Amino acid sequence: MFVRAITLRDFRSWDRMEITLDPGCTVFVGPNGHGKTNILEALAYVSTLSSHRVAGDGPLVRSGLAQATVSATVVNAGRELTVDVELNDGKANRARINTSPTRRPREILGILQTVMFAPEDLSLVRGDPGDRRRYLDELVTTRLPRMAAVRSDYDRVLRQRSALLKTAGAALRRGGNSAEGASALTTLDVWDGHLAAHGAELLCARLALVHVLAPHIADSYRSIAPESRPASVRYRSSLGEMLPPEFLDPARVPEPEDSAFVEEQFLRALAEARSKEIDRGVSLVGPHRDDLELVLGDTPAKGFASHGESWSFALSLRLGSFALLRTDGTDPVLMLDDVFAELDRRRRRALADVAADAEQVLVTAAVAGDIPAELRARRIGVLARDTDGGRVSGITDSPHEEVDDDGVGIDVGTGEA
Ligand SMILES: Nc1ncnc2c1ncn2[C@@H]1O[C@H](COP(=O)(O)OP(=O)(O)OP(=O)(O)O)[C@@H](O)[C@H]1O
Repeated sequence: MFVRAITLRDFRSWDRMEITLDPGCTVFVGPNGHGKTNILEALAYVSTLSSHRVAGDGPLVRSGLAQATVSATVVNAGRELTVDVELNDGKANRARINTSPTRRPREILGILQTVMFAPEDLSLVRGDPGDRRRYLDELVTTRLPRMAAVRSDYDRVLRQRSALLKTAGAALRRGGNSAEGASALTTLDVWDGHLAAHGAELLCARLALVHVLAPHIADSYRSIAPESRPASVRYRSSLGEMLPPEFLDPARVPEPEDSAFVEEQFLRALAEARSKEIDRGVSLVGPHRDDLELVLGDTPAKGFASHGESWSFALSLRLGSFALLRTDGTDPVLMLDDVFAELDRRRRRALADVAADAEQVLVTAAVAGDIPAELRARRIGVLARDTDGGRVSGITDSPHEEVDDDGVGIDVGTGEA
């Protein structure tokens, strides 16, 4: 698939922007902080309804304004769809597909599939489990858009159950056998049932993903860092011993009846954890406490991998996603945000090989010289200017001017290389 056109209104540093894009490689070139990443972030938002840089939508709306819009026209196997997303500060966001309003923004998920590799991805290896859970869940949702509803139901039940754990704890501390305490426990039973039902579905979707994704990650790592120890991934579940170890083995083929079994085990784990959960007032068991373990040889990557190995692993996670989505039948749009400067020659080449073969690649760079020669296709210059309303990004006319590390302008030629 490829993005044929993108329009931004009041998104981050862009007030109005409209460009058409082609399949193949497009490089956005411009000085640091002038708005290149904001373009990729806008497309990633249409793809995942979230940003890779911030948790909430607030910072995505141009400072001082209440609404931003992003429109993308996506061509997939000859079929064209235009998606509009309206981000509203303090109000619900809205979306349209070919100008028809959707009931919920999440109905647009799956229309634009993207895989973005960005400097922030180092946190996939070095950061908290939450970063890796998000990596898995976004890929689960890209492949199975209906899982967005399961994720949202799970999060809602989790919030309500965690609030209930706090009130139940307080009621039980006031009088262990009181009617109030008994009622809190009965209500908790009901929420346990909901948590286990949605949680089992989410957990099984993640396990099924890891089963098909793990070989692609291992292959990608091998091609990027053939001299290094082999990379592998393994899911770690907070259900602990309730799940037989082979269940978490990436090689195990998932079965249709897994979900019912996991739900049963989930309920048992919740029963076992209940007094601890009430004491602490938090939900201790479920997919929100799980992790994707990244392993090099026999050693966990987190805390042990070198800087170069960590970059290779992060890149393999993204290239693994790209390869998997491709086997599903569609090339996702590959977005590479300012990453070539971070990579050594071999990793640059491995990434360039994948990118050169992708249907559409969108790249950002402060210095065009950082982009491998085979990817230097169309260049679009990005330059911000200071206005009374603050800094505003704009597309520059060709020939594009590039600013090197010392702030010196260098002519980098016209649009087509
Ligand atoms: N909500 C917002 N409103 C207005 N401007 C914003 C907003 N959010 C970010 N910006 C501005 O956007 C600019 C950063 O844009 P972006 O991250 O796209 O830069 P970049 O060109 O990719 O830089 P680099 O090469 O350093 O990655 C900054 O000037 C920042 O102040």
